[in-house]
Amino acid sequence: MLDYFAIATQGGILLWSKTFVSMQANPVNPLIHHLITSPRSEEEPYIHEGYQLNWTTSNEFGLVFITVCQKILQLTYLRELLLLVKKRFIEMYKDNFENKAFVNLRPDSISFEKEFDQIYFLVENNSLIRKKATSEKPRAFEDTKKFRKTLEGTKRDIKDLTNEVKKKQSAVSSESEDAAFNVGPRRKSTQMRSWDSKKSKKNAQKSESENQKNSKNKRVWDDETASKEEIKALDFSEQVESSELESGSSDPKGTLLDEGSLGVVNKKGVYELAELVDTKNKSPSPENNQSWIGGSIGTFLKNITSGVVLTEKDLNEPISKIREHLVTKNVAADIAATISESVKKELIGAKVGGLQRVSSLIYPAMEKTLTRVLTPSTSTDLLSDIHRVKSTLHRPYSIAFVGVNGVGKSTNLSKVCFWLLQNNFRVLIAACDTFRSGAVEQLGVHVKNLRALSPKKANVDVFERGYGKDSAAIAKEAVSYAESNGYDVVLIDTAGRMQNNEPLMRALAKLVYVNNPDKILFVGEALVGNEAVQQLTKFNQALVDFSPQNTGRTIDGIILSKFDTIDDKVGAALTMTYVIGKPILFVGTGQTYTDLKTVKISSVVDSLLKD
Ligand SMILES: Nc1nc2c(ncn2[C@@H]2O[C@H](COP(=O)(O)OP(=O)(O)OP(=O)(O)O)[C@@H](O)[C@H]2O)c(=O)[nH]1
Repeated sequence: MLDYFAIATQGGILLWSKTFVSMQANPVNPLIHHLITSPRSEEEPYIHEGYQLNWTTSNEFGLVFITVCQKILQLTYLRELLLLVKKRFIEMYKDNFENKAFVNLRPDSISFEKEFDQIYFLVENNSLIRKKATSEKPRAFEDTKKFRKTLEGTKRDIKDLTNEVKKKQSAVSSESEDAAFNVGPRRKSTQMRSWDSKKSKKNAQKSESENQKNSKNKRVWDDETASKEEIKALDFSEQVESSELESGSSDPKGTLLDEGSLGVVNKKGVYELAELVDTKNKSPSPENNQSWIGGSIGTFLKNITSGVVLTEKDLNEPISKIREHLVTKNVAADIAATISESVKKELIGAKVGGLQRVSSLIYPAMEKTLTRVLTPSTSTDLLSDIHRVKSTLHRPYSIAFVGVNGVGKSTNLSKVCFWLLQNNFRVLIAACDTFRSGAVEQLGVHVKNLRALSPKKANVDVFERGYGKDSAAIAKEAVSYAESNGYDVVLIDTAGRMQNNEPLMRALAKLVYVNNPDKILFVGEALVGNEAVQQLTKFNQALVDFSPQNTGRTIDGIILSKFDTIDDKVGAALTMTYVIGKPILFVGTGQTYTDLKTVKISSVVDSLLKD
C-alpha cells in the first residue's frame, strides 16, 4: 500500500497530502529539490532511503503529484492513481490558478480528501473490477458496487474515473494478473494461478538469452562455505529477471534483494541467514587504557592495589559508568541500572590478584551478566522445529507475527518467508489483518515478489478472507487449509494494534487461544525507548489477561525491526530480551527480502562491551 501522497507546487509548497504510514524523514522535499536541479523522466521512480517516489507534473499549473511507498513494493496502480488525481485536482481547482500560482486559495482550505479516497479506492481495486466479466465474482467487486451506490452526487465523476481506469487496464490487462494470488476452499485448487504461465516462460527464455549476453557481477564467495551448485541456488538474478515482477521496476534485483546481506548455504545445504556483525566499534580490551573499561573505569579503580577485596564503595563510581555506557548503547535506562547493579553484586568481595588490573575483573563480570540475560529459554532453531513438527506431528508449523502499527510485521514476515522458501519449505501466508485497508493486497504483492525470487515458484500462497471478519477464525481456516494441502509452514499476519486498545488486544488473545501457534513473534522497532518496552510488556500481559482459558501462552520471541536505522546500537536486543526473557530470533536490517539477520549472544555481548 501507499505510505504517502502529496500534491505540491513545483516550487516546493505542499498544497495537500495524505499520510498512510508515518515516515521517519519525509522524502518529498529531496524529490522536489532533485526535480528542480536535474529534471528526469516521470517513468523512472526516484529512490530515497528505502522509499520509492513516483510522480507526475502539470507544467501548465506548476504542480507536482507524488506517491511515496516502500521500495520493496511494486505497486501497479501508481501511474493511474497519479494521472487520475491530477485530472480531478486540476478540474476542481483550475479556476484558482493564475500564472501557475494560487489566487484566493490557501493550502489549508483545500478539501480533497473525499475525491482522493474515491479515486484511490477505485484504482486500488482495479484488478478486481477487471474480473467483472469472469464467472467468479470476487467479494471486493461487490464492495466496489456498494461503495458506488453510496456516493450520491458524485456518480458522474465515478463513472468517468471507472471508465478511465478500465481503458487503461485493458491496455495492460495482458500483463497484470495480480488479483489471483489468493487461495482457499472457495477456489478450487485447479483454479489457483499458475505462475509459470506461457507468457512468463517466454519472458524467461528471452531473459535467459539476454543474460547470456550480459556478464553479471556474481556474489564472490570468500571461503569454502558453498559448492558451485549451492552458489547457483543463491544466484537470484536469473529468477528475478525472468519473473513476473510488475512493470515499473527497472532494477528489480536491486530493489528486492541486497546481495551484501545474503546468507550462506552451509555444507548441509541449509540456507542460513547472515549474522548481525558490529563492524563499527573497536573491540573491547580491558587491558587497553584507551577502551572505556580500561580508561574511564580504570581511573576510578587505579588506587586499588593487589590483595584488596572489592567493596560496594569501591564499585559505586565504576558501576555508574557502566550504566551510562549501556545507555549510550541504547539499553533502556532502568534496565541498564538493573544490569549494572547485578555486575556490582558479582564483583563485591572479589579479590584483586597479583599483577591483575582491577578493570580486567569488570569485563568478565559484565560478560557473564549480559550472557545470562540474553540466553534464551526457548528454542531459537526454527528450521529444526519446523522439520520436527512435520516429521513427528505431520502438520504445518504456525508462526504469528504481532506488534503495534507500522513496526514492520508484514515486511519481516515476508523476509522470514523468503528464508523458508530458500530452504524449500512450502509456505501459506494467512492474511489475518482484516482491519487495515490494503493489508491483504500488500501481502499479495509480497507473495508475487517472493514467487519470483524462489527456487520453487509455487511454494508460497496467501490465504485471505477479505476485511472485517474474525481474524482468529481466518487463521484457523488457513491452518486447516494448509494441513490438508501439504504446506509446511503457516505465517499468520495480524493487524497492528496499540497495546492499550483492549478490544483489539482481546481479539489477539483470542487468535492465540483459538490457534495456539507454534511461535508467537513480537515485532518491535529497534529504537527502544520506554514506549517500546511498555508495548512489549503489555502485549505479553494481554495474552495472559485476555486468554479465554488462561492458557499461559505468551510471546515466544522477538524480531527487532529497522535495525538499520539506529547505527548499530544493539542495546535494544538486551532490553527486549530482558523484559520478557525471550530471545531475539531475527533482526530486520532494511527493506529488501534479504535484510533479515540472526544475532549471536556473544556478538551482542561483544558489541555492548565495545567502545
Ligand atoms: N529500514 C527498514 N524499514 C523497515 C524494516 N522493516 C519494515 N520496514 C518498513 O516499515 C514500514 C512499515 O512496514 P510494514 O511491514 O507495513 O509494517 P506493519 O507492522 O505490517 O504495519 P501495519 O500492518 O500497518 O501494522 C514499511 O515502510 C517497511 O518497508 C527494516 O528492517 N528496516
